Amino acid sequence: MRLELRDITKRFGTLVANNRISLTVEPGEIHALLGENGAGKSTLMNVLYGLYRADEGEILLNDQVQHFTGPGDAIAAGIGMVHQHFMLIPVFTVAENVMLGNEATGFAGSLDLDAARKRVEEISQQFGFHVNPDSVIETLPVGVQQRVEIIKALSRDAEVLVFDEPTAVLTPQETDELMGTMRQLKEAGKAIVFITHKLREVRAVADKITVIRLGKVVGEASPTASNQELAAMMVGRPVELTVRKGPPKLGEEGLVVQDLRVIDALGHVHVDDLSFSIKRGEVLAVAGVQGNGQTELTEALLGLQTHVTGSIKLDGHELVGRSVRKILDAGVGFIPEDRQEDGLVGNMSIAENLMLNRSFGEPFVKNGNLQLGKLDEFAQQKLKEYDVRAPGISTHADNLSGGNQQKVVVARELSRDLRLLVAAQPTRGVDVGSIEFIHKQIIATRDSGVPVIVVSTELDEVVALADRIMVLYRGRIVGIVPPDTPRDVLGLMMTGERPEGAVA
Ligand SMILES: Nc1ncnc2c1ncn2[C@@H]1O[C@H](COP(=O)(O)OP(=O)(O)OP(=O)(O)O)[C@@H](O)[C@H]1O
Repeated sequence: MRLELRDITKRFGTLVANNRISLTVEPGEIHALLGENGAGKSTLMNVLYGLYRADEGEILLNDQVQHFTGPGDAIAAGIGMVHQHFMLIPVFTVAENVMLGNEATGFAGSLDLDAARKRVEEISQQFGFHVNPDSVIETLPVGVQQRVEIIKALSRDAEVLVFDEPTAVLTPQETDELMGTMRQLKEAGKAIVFITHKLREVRAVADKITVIRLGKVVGEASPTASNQELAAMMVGRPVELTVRKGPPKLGEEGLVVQDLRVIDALGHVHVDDLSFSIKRGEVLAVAGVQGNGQTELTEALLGLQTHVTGSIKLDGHELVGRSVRKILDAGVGFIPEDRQEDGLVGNMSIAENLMLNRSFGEPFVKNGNLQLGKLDEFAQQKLKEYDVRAPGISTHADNLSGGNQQKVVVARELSRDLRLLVAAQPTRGVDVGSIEFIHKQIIATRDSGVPVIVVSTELDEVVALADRIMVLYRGRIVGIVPPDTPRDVLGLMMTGERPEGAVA
């Protein structure tokens, strides 16, 4: 099916999120949509999916104008969305999820579990997905859960498939598999829209690239364009894609972790006897496939885990057993993995969000009174410095694009007086221009003499920022190695193998 978006305009108040955007995707084509944070990509896809009504413009499928009043209409017309945050019910099986997904539109025999099971098997076989219809979603790795999302869309006969930053939560191997799946779907004649910030992926699979900036199409690029060219087109200026950093000026040991163990309420061990230290002025980057204890480690550092034994000393002071409030007050900056859950309060303004995590609102609260002028001035400055694209400082965090939300969290944490920075996936969903900026800020924090721990599933990021790399596997340290360790060795370590010479 051929998709055409014609002169789509969508406004939020005075903000023009989409300004006469036109785009055509042919069957059997992967069309990448590139754009910096807040460029308007998700808004455009929400219009296509019937979640937003365009103020102007038309959606055409095989040259027929469509009038969607909600996602149900879009799905019935053959549009499928593969969301970044999966819309699956974790305790249900694959077939049950597929059956529920079809409840609204109904393929023959909807609410018929056997039919759903058969459909999963058919699709799974056609595309070599290896998905068992009776597996319970929460027991499946993230990459397989995503395949279930794709199966769900295909079971509703989707001919146009939209992938909105689909690799953000995937491991490098899962990402490669997804690229393969996208090529197969293309061979099967599907029209595919692919939204991502990762230039390597665009160049690997896209047939066509459209770049949007500030709500407008700024041009088309060829998949043979270099990363540099694509990056410059996205953000409208040359971008440094490599992190520049001098050798670390190491001070005393700032963070010393000894025999750290974190278990959950069910007794599962997530962090198993970890011992390591980070000097002042040093970045220790933690590499590993998601789910190998990284989340629990960062949460333990912040006092967010309950069953913790061992010791975490910051400048000689014990943090284990202290409250989150006390740990923040001790100067621990935290960029959490899930910004929506742990980083921001959605229905609070940017300015209010920038004030969080400070002891008694310092320095914006004096004698119990909020100094609004001071806060506003600070917020304006951060908005500008971090290039947060928003109508203003009173915009609610919920109404920011994903990348801009991340910038607000980073701006807040790095502007506090820090003695340790814990950064988990600091640039997830952030565009190349802002990655450059955030990386510079993290290095500046290190160079100011703060110990930094960065957790990232992006090997490129780990290698770029690290003074040392610590690889975790099943909650244990596989090794601590220098940043020039070859990628394939790091990849192997991420599966639990220890190369010769690695410090355990
Ligand atoms: N519901 C909303 N209300 C008000 N403004 C919104 C709303 N949704 C999006 N915006 C604004 O519209 C603009 C486009 O946002 P959109 O989410 O489409 O960007 P994006 O290109 O998908 O960015 P990212 O790469 O960061 O996800 C942004 O300035 C955003 O703040």
